[in-house]
Amino acid sequence: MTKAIRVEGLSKSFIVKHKKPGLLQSIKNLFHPSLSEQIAVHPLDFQVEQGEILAFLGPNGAGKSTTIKMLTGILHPTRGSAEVLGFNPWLERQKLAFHIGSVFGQKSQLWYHLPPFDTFELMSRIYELPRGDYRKRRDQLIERFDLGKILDIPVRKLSLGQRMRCEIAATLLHRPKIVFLDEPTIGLDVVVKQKIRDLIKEMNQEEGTTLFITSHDAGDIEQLCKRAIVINHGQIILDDTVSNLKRHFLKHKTIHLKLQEAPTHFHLSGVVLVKQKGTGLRLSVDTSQTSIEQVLSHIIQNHRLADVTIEDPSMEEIITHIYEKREGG
Ligand SMILES: Nc1ncnc2c1ncn2[C@@H]1O[C@H](COP(=O)(O)OP(=O)(O)OP(=O)(O)O)[C@@H](O)[C@H]1O
Repeated sequence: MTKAIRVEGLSKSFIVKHKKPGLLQSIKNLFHPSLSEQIAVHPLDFQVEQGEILAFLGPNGAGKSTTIKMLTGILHPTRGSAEVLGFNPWLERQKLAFHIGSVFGQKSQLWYHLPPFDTFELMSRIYELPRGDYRKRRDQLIERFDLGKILDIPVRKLSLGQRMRCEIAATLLHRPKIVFLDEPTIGLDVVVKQKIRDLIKEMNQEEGTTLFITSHDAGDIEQLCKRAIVINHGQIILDDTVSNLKRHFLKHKTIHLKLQEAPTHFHLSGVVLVKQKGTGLRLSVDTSQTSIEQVLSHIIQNHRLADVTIEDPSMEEIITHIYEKREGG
């Protein structure tokens, strides 16, 4: 079976112009520009199976977008090769476009002043979909994504969650075999996030769509993906199953508590009291020892709770732990 994505030695450098401040420097720069090479992506090697859901992770500036741009044919690499569904993305970009889709949480592909219905019509023309097939697919997606009541409202008037449902539906109109999702749940509240994750999961299970997901949200990764590639400074530092990632690097969660009275002491195994200021407490929980549920029920039984928030480790913390574990063998 052909791989969905095959990447060998793929790298990208940018030539960056530097300019010192001042008019004289601007004129000098015009004739003798000061240039340097910036390596955004070092040679990468990886493969993605058809139907796989891959988390492609890394902190800001790690090289995720640059890699996606090369895989979708927007950027030519400096070196190396890639095959996406058997196509060379940058040499066969147009052909590839008929088989892939992309969703950017921070950038809409819907026409801002038009209702989603009109964008769907335009997309059907762009992808040259036969009218009968298009109508059938459109109606199926309208039902699945529950878009009936928002189809004729201009996109600018939709909530972020409504817009994301339309974005994903629009991407699926031409039945892409691979979908690149860049921060699909960014800015959404907990309930809408869950809805979007469920829809993404269904898209994979029912249509076998290969998904390439970047996200800073550990919940997206835990709930959606089986495998994760972590990159930092343009290099792969981890390629492993999400269950291993969870076991080794996502096991610490932070709980912020506001109690009604300041506690005199706090003790629970697997939980470290990181900071206490009056009635406010910050706890670090090792979820391999104690579940969040156990911690919360202990708190409710022994204290009067005013407020609680639970935080996943940041991408930066995960990266630090990966390096620490590597150095420790
Ligand atoms: N057009 C460009 N010209 C010069 N440098 C660039 C260009 N695009 C990206 N870079 C640099 O390449 C590196 C990788 O950037 P990239 O946008 O791929 O990171 P990212 O992992 O997607 O980050 P983020 O999570 O912030 O989107 C960064 O140092 C960035 O400054």
